Amino acid sequence: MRWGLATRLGGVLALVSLLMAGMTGLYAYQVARELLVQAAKDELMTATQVVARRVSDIRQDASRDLQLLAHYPASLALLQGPPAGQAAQAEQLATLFELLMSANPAYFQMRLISASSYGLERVRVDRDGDTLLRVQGDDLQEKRHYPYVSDTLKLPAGSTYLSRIVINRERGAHAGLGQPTVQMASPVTNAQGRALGVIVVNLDLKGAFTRLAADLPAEFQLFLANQQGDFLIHPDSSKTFGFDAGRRVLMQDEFPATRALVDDQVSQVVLEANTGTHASMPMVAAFLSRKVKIANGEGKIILGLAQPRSSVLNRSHALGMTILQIAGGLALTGFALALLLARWVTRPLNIMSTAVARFTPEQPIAGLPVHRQDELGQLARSFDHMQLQIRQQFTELQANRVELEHLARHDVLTGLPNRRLFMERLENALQRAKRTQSALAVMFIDMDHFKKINDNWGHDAGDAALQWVAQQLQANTRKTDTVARLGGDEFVVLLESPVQREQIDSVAQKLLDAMREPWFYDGHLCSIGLSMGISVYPENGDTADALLSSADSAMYSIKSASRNNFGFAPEG
Ligand SMILES: Nc1nc2c(ncn2[C@@H]2O[C@H](COP(=O)(O)OP(=O)(O)OP(=O)(O)O)[C@@H](O)[C@H]2O)c(=O)[nH]1
Repeated sequence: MRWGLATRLGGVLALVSLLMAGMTGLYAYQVARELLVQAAKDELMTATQVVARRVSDIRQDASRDLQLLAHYPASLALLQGPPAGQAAQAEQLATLFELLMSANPAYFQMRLISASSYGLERVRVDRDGDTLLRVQGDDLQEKRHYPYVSDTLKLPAGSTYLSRIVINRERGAHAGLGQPTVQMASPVTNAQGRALGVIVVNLDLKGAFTRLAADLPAEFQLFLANQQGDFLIHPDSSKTFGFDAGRRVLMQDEFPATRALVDDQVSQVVLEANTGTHASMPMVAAFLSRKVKIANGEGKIILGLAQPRSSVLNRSHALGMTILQIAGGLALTGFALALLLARWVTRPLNIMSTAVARFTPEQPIAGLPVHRQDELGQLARSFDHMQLQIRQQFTELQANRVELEHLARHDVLTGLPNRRLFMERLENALQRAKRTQSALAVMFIDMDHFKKINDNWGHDAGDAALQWVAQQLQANTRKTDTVARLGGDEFVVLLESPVQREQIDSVAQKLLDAMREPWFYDGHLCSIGLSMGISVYPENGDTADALLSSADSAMYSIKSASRNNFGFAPEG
């Protein structure tokens, strides 16, 4: 297979464009993926901040409700007097509890607990499944020993107690039993500022976070940890409240980057988890810590949202396909452009190549792009110039060849055919004569006393005499006859188809007569005589050499006998 310049150039350019488009596409794809992951981290952090704000809102709402209830007249009335005869106030407060719990699904339980009677629950409403349950009579329990009661009673009016996040293990807690919860409480004080009891709200932590998570995209996972990093909420519930079961399941073990949060070095962190349990499914996550005032000091919760990296990068697949299509399109465009460019470059080259291949001196190269102003135009002009020179030289060579050919067959001095051409013509004439059974005659002519002319008037006079004799011989023979100079002062005449010997005589005589015409050289009259020997085919031989030799012999016979005369070779 022959790879043309266009194919190779097109191939190289297409490869380069494919490589460049591919590399650009790959780079864009990788950058896009990194941007997507970064955007996901930012989005997760924003969502985590929103969740943290909503958690804070829930706490503040509960705090407001507690203040409202602590100042509700029925609350104080219930705590000041004996239980008997307070059914109406209890009913009022319970109804209020129920209204608030209906409005706020995060409330597990609401209670009014007396400071006296070992912290006896005076009014209590529990959430039990989908219903609200009023707990009364003997089911009311003494709670004085719980910190949310004892500690709250020590607080000034208007304060709110916030417990640590714990698993609710209080007996008969209905829906809240065994669930992570936070107790919030406010003291109910009399006019003297003495706390007579507390209003307590148990917050359903898991439910609250489940509702918060419901507003987030499905692939988001929610994490909550305490200030030590113990998981309180985790998609895998077996990892929560490990300390409650005598083991620690720590956030910083699963997400090492969150150690900085536990150690209070930073307040928020975004991370990628791809080791340990996340080795098979790497995650992108955002965590933040929030300080909260809790009983006995300050605490901290750590909130986090995570999503699988694959779900983030899913979006990049479509982008990848688009980039692939763009890269493919660019590569194809590059290929097409490369082919066009290659054709644009090689077309004039092909035109020139074809034109040059067809070049002959007779047919000049046409269609060369000589008007182009680029390198190809320069090349075309060089070709054009070259062909001009070649044609000139060829014409000269041709002329030289014609001249050489003429010289090879003609006598330079007289312009007559030389011995070589004469012999060729004699051979041809013989063949024709043999075919047509016709006759021919060869006249061998030698000038008489030619040497004297040279000797008397010089070599130029001899040359002029030779030329004059040649003219006279030609002038007195037919065009079809051949007059040649064999050399020196020897001439031959070939007479084709002489019908009879008389006709040959007549020509011979005519030639002798022609020599009698006066010829002057340098003002001197010179007389020239000829001795002629004549051979005839077929009588004197059937070859050129034989006929010439016979004629030569006949000429010598004449020369020795008489000169300025002619005679026929004897028939042999
Ligand atoms: N000027 C001139 N002389 C030539 C040329 N070729 C031969 N010759 C001379 O021609 C002469 C030929 O002499 P010959 O034919 O032997 O003698 P001739 O004087 O003709 O005597 P005969 O033939 O016996 O009559 C010589 O002197 C040659 O030098 C030529 O081309 N030019």
